[in-house]
Order: sequence, then C-alpha cells, then structure tokens
Amino acid sequence: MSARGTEVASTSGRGAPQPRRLCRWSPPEGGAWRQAAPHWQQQQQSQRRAQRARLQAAPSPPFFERQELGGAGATLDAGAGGAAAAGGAPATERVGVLLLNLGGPDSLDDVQPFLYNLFADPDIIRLPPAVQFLQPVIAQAISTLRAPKSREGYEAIGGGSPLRRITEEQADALRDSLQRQGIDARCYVAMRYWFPFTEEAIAAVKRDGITQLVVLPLYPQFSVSTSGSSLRLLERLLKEDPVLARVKHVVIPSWYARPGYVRAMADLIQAEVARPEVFPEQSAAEIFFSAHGVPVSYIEEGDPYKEEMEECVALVMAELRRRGVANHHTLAYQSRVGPVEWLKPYTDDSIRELAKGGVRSLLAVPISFVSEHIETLEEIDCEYRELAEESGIEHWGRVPALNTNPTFIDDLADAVMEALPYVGSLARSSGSVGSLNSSDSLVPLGEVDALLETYDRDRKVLPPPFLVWKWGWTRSAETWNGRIAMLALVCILLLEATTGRGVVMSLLEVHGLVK
Ligand SMILES: C=CC1=C(C)c2cc3[nH]c(cc4nc(cc5[nH]c(cc1n2)c(C)c5CCC(=O)O)C(CCC(=O)O)=C4C)c(C)c3C=C
Ligand SMILES: [Fe+2]
Repeated sequence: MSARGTEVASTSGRGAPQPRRLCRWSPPEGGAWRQAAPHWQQQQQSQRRAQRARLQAAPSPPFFERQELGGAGATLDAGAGGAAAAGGAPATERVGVLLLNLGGPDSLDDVQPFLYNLFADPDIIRLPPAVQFLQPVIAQAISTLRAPKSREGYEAIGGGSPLRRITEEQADALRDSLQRQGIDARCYVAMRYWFPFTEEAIAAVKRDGITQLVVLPLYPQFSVSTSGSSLRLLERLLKEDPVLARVKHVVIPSWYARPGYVRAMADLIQAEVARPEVFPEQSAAEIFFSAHGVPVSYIEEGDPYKEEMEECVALVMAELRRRGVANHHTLAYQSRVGPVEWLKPYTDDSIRELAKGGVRSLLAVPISFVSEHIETLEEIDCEYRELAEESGIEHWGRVPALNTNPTFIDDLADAVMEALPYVGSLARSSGSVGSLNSSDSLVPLGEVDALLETYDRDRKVLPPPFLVWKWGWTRSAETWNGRIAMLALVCILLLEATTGRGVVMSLLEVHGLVK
C-alpha cells in the first residue's frame, strides 16, 4: 500500500462516511456487533497460526511435470507423476474442475431470495451460538428490508447479475485452454447463493463419473466469507454421498500470487492508465485498488484475506514498476454491510481524502473479484464515480474485470494442471495438507476437510439448504417461508419488548429500525 493509502483511514470526510447505496446501516464508532476477540478466541487464533505454519512447513509433494500427462478424450492418463502423487490412482481418470463462485440474481424477482440465501449463511452473518437458531428469521428480515434498494442496483445494470453468464464463459474458456494443453476436463460452475447451485454442480460431477476433482474458487484471495463458505458446503455434500465421498479432490484455495494473474492485472492497469483521452497526464493518475471488504472480526479470527490482498496489490505494483509504471497507489475496501467495523480504509473515505489531498486523476481497479458484477458496474462505475466527481476528481477511469482474459484463463489452466498430481494425495501423504509452493499463496493447497479445519474450524453448522434446494424455491415456498419467518420475528420482538433487550432488538436498534 502506498504511504498515501495508509493515511486515508479517517472516517471524517465531508458528508456521511458510508457509500450511499450499499451501506444504509452505518457502523457505530468502534461498532460492537461482535465484541473484540476474547481471550479464548485469541488463543484459538494463535493455535490456528501455528497450525498454518506447520501446514506450510510440511514437505511438498514432488513437482508436477506436464509431459507426464497424456491423452485427449474423456479420460486422463494419470501417468507416472500423477499416479505416484495420487498414491496409486488407477491409470485412467475422469477429470473435473469445480469453479466456486458467489452467484447473483438472474432477474429482479430473484433478488430477495438470493439475499436470503446470502444472509442465511453463517459465514456471512455470524451470530453467537446461543442465537444461531434465529439465523433464518434474521435472514428473512434483512433480505426483505434490503431487497428494494438492492433491486434498484440490479435494475441499473440491466435487471440482473451478469455473474452466471461470465462464470460460464470462464468455465468454457478454461476447458478449452486445458484441452489445448492435452487435458480433457469437464468444468462445472458451482454458485453459493444462486443458480447453478453447488448442489446442482456436484450432482453433475457425480452423473459424469468424475474421479479426480480440482476445486478452484474464483476468488483470487481466500476469505472464510467466500471460498471458506463454499468449501464448507462442499464438504457436507461430498460427505453426504458415498459415491461423491470416493471422488478424489484437491483445492486451490487462493492464487493471487500466480504470475499469469499478476501479469494479466498489470496488463489491464497499464493499458487503462495509458489512455490519453482518459488521463491526459498518465503519471498523475492514482492507481486505486478497491477490494470487497470483510468485517474486521474475521481478520482477528485468522482470515488471511487482508494479508493476501495486501500481498496481491504489492505484487501487481511490483510488476507495474518493472514495466516503468511508477504511479502512486492506494488500497481501500468497499461494499460494507451491517453494523460492524469492516476493513479500512473504506473506499468512499479514501476517494474523499485523496481528492482533498490534491489528487485529480483516479484509476479504479477492482481487485477481489474476476468478473464484472453489481459492485463493479453499479457501485464503482456509478456511485464511486459520482462521489469522485463531487469530491473534485477530474479524470476517472476503471480497469475492466478479467472475465475471459486469455492470460488469466491460461494461468488458471496452469494452476489446475499443477494441482492435478496432488488430487487425493495431500491429506494422506503427510497426515495434513501439503504446500505446492508456499510462496504462491498464504493458504496452502489442500483438501476441503483440512482447509476448513485450519480456517473455519468453529462454524461447522450450515443453515438447512432445503429452503432453496430440496424443496425448490417456488413462489409459494417463498411466500410461506416469509410469512412464517415474519410471524416468528414478531413473536420474538414482542417477547423481547416485554422482557427487556435481546439480540434482534439490539440489531434493529443499531439499524435505526426501532428506537
Ligand atoms: C471477494 C469478494 C467478496 C467478499 C469477501 C464478500 C463478502 C461479503 N459480502 C457481503 C454481503 C453482500 N455481498 C453481495 C454481493 C456480492 N458480494 C461479492 C463478493 C464478495 N463478498 C460479489 C461478487 C457480489 C455480487 C454478486 C452479483 O450479483 O453480481 C450482496 C448483494 C448485493 C447487494 O445487495 O448490494 C451482499 C448483501 C458480506 C456481508 C460479506 C462478508 C461478511
Ligand atoms: Fe459480498
């Protein structure tokens, strides 16, 4: 982060500190939705750090040699390296790549149920154990309250999220890139909160008889709230089904340090900053990395997201410096939600502070996500751009998301090929996960169980997915779920109002919904 970047954490800019659309719930100063980590949590945190250090120190399996993979067609000859690393895997394997992503509403009607799924995830709204049973009720209430504003955002970008289309295009491009390198793999899209759900993708993996599965979250940096949440769901699905339980897999948990990804990001930034019609004076443009935020409590509990993000930005900037692009840069965090403290500096505060400090040219770089989505197309392109202009920024540019950028896709294909020899071999080989190359990522290559044990050990209980999956998200199910949840909410509020304070009441008070 630049020196300037570290100075913009102040929340005292002109006007309200929160972005105007996403953050209607402004966090109270030092907001305490979740208390600072108590002693036992700090202990757990240091245990987790020690465990991570042990994992990264674990001896790496031998490096994969590409020429040992043979054959096109629906099967992969695991070859000497692959078979050895896989601990005696059969000679022919069916390879699958499971791309994990968040998902987004396809239409305006999908917005509320999509938000429900998101807020029902205990990795997104983390309640104290005693009140976790309230999660569906709270999810219903928050999704209902947020839906109208959220719908406006999706309406502004064409009536739905482009995430499914782009992720499917990425899957096709990845399949083609692997094919060019002699690997015949099927690529599946597994969304966490909307169609095609992870359950559908996993059903297809089973149907296609995949024997070796490379799990690739489409998040460059690991966070418990994104990759961690998807892995937790995956863990349950793999365990539940005896056929799937036999599918050997490996997870590439984060890949922000891969050379192809870093190069592709640097290419996009270099091209954008060199557009004279946008930036008449190229060297004056501030390269402004805007990452999706997470609550600070996640980081305090061991989420490597912030560390990985900072390292990622440093790597991209180092690549740009090598190319002679010497512009100043800043890293800030956007899209905060709810009444807790999120990673700082906040993007809106940073924009104001930079403008106040005399910056007149700003190049926004979305860094935590590889597809265009509501937070690039609406939040950055509309809200932050408007804020920047109001604050005195005269020249504004935005780097496009990677989408199907060939350098990026080929690098993902390389990551898959490098991971293949470790499919099914990691947990058994060292009694723990190994590290393909610890300098590539703070989170070592691993298997779902082992990664969750390290990064998400305390939250093993998932909300019942039947609301959207087993019973299907039908109109009547939605209506009845809503009615039941609202009735429960009213009962709880009445109970709390007569007996004193409680979690729901406190939450609603903080949101200003009740006095
Ligand atoms: C690295 C990326 C992301 C992190 C980390 C992340 C954490 C996180 N998100 C929310 C709440 C919301 N996220 C929403 C949409 C959304 N989030 C991401 C990525 C990350 N989220 C993406 C790509 C999208 C957009 C999907 C699309 O439809 O295009 C939303 C809904 C949008 C809205 O209402 O504004 C919410 C809400 C939390 C609370 C959180 C960490 C705890
Ligand atoms: Fe999000």
